[in-house]
Amino acid sequence: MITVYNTFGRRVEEFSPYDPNLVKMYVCGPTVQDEVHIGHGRTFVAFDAISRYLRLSGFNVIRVQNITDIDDKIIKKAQETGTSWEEVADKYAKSYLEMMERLKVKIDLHPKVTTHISHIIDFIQKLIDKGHAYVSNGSVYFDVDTFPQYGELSNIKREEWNQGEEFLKEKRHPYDFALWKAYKPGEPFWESPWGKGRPGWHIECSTMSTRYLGLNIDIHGGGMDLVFPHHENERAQTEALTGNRWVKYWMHVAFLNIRKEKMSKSKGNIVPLKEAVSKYGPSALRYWFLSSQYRSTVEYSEEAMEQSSRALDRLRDALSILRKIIQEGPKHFSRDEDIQVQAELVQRVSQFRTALNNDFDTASALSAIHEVATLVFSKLQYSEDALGASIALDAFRQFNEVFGVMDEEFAVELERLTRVIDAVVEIRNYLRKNQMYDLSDQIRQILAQGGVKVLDGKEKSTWRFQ
Ligand SMILES: Nc1ncnc2c1ncn2[C@@H]1O[C@H](COP(=O)(O)OP(=O)(O)OP(=O)(O)O)[C@@H](O)[C@H]1O
Ligand SMILES: [Zn+2]
Repeated sequence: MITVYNTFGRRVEEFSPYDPNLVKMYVCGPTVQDEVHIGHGRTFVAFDAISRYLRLSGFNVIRVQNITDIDDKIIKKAQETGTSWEEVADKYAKSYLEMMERLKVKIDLHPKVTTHISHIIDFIQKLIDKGHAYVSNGSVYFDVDTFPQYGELSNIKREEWNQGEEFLKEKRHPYDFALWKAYKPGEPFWESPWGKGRPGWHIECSTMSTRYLGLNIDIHGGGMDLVFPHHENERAQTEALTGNRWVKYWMHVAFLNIRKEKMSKSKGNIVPLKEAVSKYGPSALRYWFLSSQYRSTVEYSEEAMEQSSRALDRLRDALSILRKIIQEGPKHFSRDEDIQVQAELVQRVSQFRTALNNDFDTASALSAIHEVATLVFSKLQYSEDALGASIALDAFRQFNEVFGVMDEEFAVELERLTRVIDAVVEIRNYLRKNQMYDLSDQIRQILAQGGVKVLDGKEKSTWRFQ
């Protein structure tokens, strides 16, 4: 059973998606006014590991993550640098996508705000029609008092929050927030039923997530800073419109700090992902991100990064010992001491899974894998027990499925394995051609036991992993 800490209600719950086979995930993506930094990297990689673990546990996962390509910060950056807002957004969106690719973060869809304006307008209009929003001076505001559940997610009372002094006169209550912002000279705009303007920030996520993932999503996530006001407002907009519960699990990643402060573009204390990836490599960086549980704050330092690189090397060394043992094949039957090590290894694998089942605790999962490595160095290396080595190798394979830090190592192994299976299937083709069906059947059965399915064609046979 997988358990998840739900920000909504602030408790650990059993994970059970709306559809038992499919997990729908929406993560708030970056505002592209500057280079993405390792703080973003931490949040996006954390959700990547969560998706990977859910896949390993048998779920299908689809992840949507928006790109905020129009916003006050982007307009400001364009004004400061004498370029257009489109150029600013385009440049940093490209760089962000490149980084997600380098970091092997799998995101199925990356919708941008500016290509969804008409859907956003539609969403706002429906809120107005239902009496949850009002037009004032060319802007549209959400009427917070029409959604009594407001504040339930963040535990913040509406009276404590004034969302923007600037527009106080236009709003019915200080805590109402903008869905549509009236045009100001020099700013980009789109036509709307309320005049020229542009969307507010929160409405984009409600619109794009419902458009692509439907009216219910299982996981909605982002950094801790998004709980209020962003997610509180998103929830109000969406549930006011649909009248139903929207998100099942609200998940928030703690900050990546630098010198004890949140790393942030606006604070000017960022380490760009680009720089970190080229300095340490994507694997060491992912390793470091995942070496803490996603809900604990992490402090960036070069030493911590170097330590992560060394720890990853330790796992690589263990893997290469395992490969050698397996390649050389079984040398002897399992002895008592081998059986004991095998049992210990199996226990570590189960600790690894238990840790991840427990609110995706990658830190404890990592400890379990290092204990596997310790057994490789202290026992398997000398005993050369091929069965023990296979159990350990499987532990590393599961580890890599979630952490994604040893793809290169496993790619080499897969290539070798593929060549061997190709050769066996080729020999079987020869046997079938010569009507030696007993033998060819036997080979098919043996391959099936090893997880390889042979597909017999008229002329020749092919194969695939089961
Ligand atoms: N230092 C950080 N640690 C963890 N997550 C972060 C950090 N900074 C931003 N995020 C997360 O990255 C996602 C994209 O954020 P966005 O670009 O809107 O960030 P932001 O908070 O405005 O960034 P910045 O403060 O750098 O301008 C959000 O989910 C946000 O919570
Ligand atoms: Zn959002």
